Amino acid sequence: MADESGLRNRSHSHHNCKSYVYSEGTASGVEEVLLKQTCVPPACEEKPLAAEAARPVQIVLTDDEEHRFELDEGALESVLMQEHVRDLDVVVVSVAGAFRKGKSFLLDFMLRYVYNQESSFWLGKDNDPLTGFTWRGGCERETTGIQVWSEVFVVDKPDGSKVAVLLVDTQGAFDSQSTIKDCATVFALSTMTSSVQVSTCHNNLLTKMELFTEYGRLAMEEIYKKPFQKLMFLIRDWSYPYEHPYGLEGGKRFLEKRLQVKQNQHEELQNVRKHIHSCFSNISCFLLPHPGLKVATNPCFDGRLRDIDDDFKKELENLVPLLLSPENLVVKEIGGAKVTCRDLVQYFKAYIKIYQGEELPHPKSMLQATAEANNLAAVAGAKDSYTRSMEQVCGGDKPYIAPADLERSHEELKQSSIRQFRAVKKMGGEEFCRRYQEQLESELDEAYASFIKHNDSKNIFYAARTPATLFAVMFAMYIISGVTGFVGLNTIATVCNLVMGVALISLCIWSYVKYSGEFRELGAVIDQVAETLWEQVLKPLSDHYMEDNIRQSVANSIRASLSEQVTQHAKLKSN
Ligand SMILES: Nc1nc2c(ncn2[C@@H]2O[C@H](COP(=O)(O)OP(=O)(O)OP(=O)(O)O)[C@@H](O)[C@H]2O)c(=O)[nH]1
Ligand SMILES: [Mg+2]
Repeated sequence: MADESGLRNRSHSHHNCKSYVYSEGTASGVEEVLLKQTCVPPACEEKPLAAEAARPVQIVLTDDEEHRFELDEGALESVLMQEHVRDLDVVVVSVAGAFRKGKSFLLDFMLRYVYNQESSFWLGKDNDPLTGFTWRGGCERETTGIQVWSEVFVVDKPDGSKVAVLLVDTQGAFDSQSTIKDCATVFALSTMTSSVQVSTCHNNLLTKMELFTEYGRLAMEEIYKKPFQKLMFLIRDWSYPYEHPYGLEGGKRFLEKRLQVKQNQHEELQNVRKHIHSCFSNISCFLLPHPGLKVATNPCFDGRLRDIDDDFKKELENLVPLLLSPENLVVKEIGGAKVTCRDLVQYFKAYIKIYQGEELPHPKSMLQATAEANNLAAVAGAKDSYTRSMEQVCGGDKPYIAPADLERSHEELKQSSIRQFRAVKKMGGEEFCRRYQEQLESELDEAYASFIKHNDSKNIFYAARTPATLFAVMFAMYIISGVTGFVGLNTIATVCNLVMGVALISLCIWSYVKYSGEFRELGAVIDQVAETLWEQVLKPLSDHYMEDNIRQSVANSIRASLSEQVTQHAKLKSN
């Protein structure tokens, strides 16, 4: 599939070839053929297997007319809830910034690094086209909404822990179709959900940042920990290496200058400068040279290294490990607690909600949403451990268990699940947290109810209730119709026969449904009627009969003892 996306990239280049001046006047027919040939690269055989199946997955969709964003929960879960990663702490590396600035292009080099990390030539071969997240030349935007790479990479950190690495590509800002709010929304979503945010920009570093510094300030009041982790400003096409050299060192000096607070600056920007350091644990800046004219202007350029300037490649080799080498990976933290892939799903859901309104949300509501997602994630985690343990007790492949034992397991596991929930560090305060604890409890009870049902269905006597009821009805009707027919009450006898017929037909249908699995609704109706009959008529009747029996036997014994006393009394008297 990576090949497929590769093809897509290539086809873009084709498209460019045709629409560009080359094909019209300047290039002759032969040249055009040649150009085309160079556009179609030889198939790359040495791709790692994993790369074959992986592809970009759209998780946030945009609607250009209505300027709305929507989360594709299914797609997000298909990536983050994969069995081998969902409980790992997640590192989210996201690239955001102005459109057409090579964000997807950069991410594709990151992919190369992750896939070929062991090799010292991870940058690839000179003639391999660059594939992965779709990128292309031209002036129209390419990436919309938010995309993630379908493969979540499991990396061993030097300290022995395993983390999951998610790569995120975002829609560029300032394109012609989207509003300022659209751009800010994508940027905000990316900032809130990532642990490593690469912000590609030219010179105006600090636009859009005030939203986060204010959020950060509010969050700090509550948790005393920096709300965001790593922010890297990536300055493209840096053309003043004589002032500040390329790379991290030059970037650092450039950034220091930019973040100086001066009296004549606008107050908002002053605030951003003052607070930005307290929001991110690590802020850096990297100056990247221009990749060369072939990259920028040749419509047939498909990402081959041989077309890229050496300076650029050299800096790229420094840049990517700064973000992705195992020792530099930064796990996503929210409210001071590490976030797993499973939690991240909850955060996405919570954040997308607040960004769906007409206006950009206030930092306060961002904080509120974070606290909410924080608690929801804890609920989801706790509930998951409950369900998993209950599956061990009474899952699909386990035999029927006595209801009392099931209840005991439920009580135990419920308590440990609540303990787990309470142990997670959460934002929003005690009162807020209690609300979610209640939600957890009711969700656990709901799950328990369905476990009971499941367990009951394994009991063959329970399953026999419907046919037993129907048989009982038929038997009763048979007797009544016999008796009433005998005494001459023919109408009643006919009605009883009719009911008996209906019960018989129901029994046949029920058996067929159970056997074939078709018309299950009909089967459910019959079960329902039988259940009602059982609960309302047969059970009370039998209880009543039992009670009657008991009462009678008690009365009998009393009567017996009385009569004994009377006879003894009479005997005594006669003596
Ligand atoms: N000038 C310049 N161009 C670059 C750089 N890196 C990549 N490009 C080129 O920029 C063009 C756009 O690349 P993309 O990766 O599609 O850009 P993007 O930022 O993802 O664009 P959108 O998805 O539309 O926001 C491609 O033709 C790249 O070759 C760079 O550092 N400087
Ligand atoms: Mg892009």
